[in-house]
Amino acid sequence: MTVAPVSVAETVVTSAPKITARNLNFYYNGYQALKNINLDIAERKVTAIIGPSGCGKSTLLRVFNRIYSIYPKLEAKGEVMLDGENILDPSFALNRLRSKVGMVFQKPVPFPMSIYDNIAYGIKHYEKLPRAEMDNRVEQALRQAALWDEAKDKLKQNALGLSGGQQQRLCIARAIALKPEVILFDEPTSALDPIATSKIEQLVEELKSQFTIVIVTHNMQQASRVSDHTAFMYLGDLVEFGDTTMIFENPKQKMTEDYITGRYG
Ligand SMILES: Nc1ncnc2c1ncn2[C@@H]1O[C@H](COP(=O)(O)OP(=O)(O)OP(=O)(O)O)[C@@H](O)[C@H]1O
Repeated sequence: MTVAPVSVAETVVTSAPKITARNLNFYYNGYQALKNINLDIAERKVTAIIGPSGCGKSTLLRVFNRIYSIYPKLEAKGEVMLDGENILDPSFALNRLRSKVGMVFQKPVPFPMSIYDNIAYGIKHYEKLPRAEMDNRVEQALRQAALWDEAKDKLKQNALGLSGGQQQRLCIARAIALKPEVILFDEPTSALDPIATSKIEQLVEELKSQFTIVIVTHNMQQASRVSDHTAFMYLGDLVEFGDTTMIFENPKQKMTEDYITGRYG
């Protein structure tokens, strides 16, 4: 099936975008997983990426912090501008990119160390802070991730003792502690129960006042609840992109409508 790619003119971002993908193509050892993607990610908004399994959602998300770059046969072509700089350019140092663009994965993966050290570890990689300041940063990050009240009396305990939902909030705290500008969430609630999921969704809502957020999700209700803009992908193409309300209530493409109404995918 051929899909007419979405034109940039159709996109909805009116203020200066935080991230701009232009003519972005991605290849896994020659297999093209992203096809000429043009997309603007608005600053301090939540953008959801939806679409059936294998359509390229995670690949797109991962390009935004160049996770692929450790594998020699993976290649991105085109441009991904972050505040006007092309992050695909090898001269954009990975360390710098990762400090600006944090990532939260599907499965919470705390380091096998204390709750406190899980957060301090990342900070130490970038900054040398006196103890009191470090304590402060750890507390701030845990508060922002809505975990402080549950964790404050057991900061020295192993993070693996936390529940799944708490572990995911710890991973969010770990990302926040580095003071990124963008946070990427790759199906952050797919391993969580409904209560833990709703806490993460509430958190995403709160975090967007400070961070630009991109979230990949299979959960249509979640996309419609948490995002301002939604991108629908199919087989590596960006089929439709727009305000979340428009995508869910009045999509322009039949394929988008079929997907969100559960007719396929
Ligand atoms: N490491 C890899 N090597 C080769 N092909 C890959 C690799 N990772 C993904 N792909 C292929 O690239 C395409 C896009 O995969 P991707 O994981 O981005 O899709 P997705 O929409 O996130 O899927 P899902 O919803 O199932 O997680 C798929 O055809 C997949 O098989």
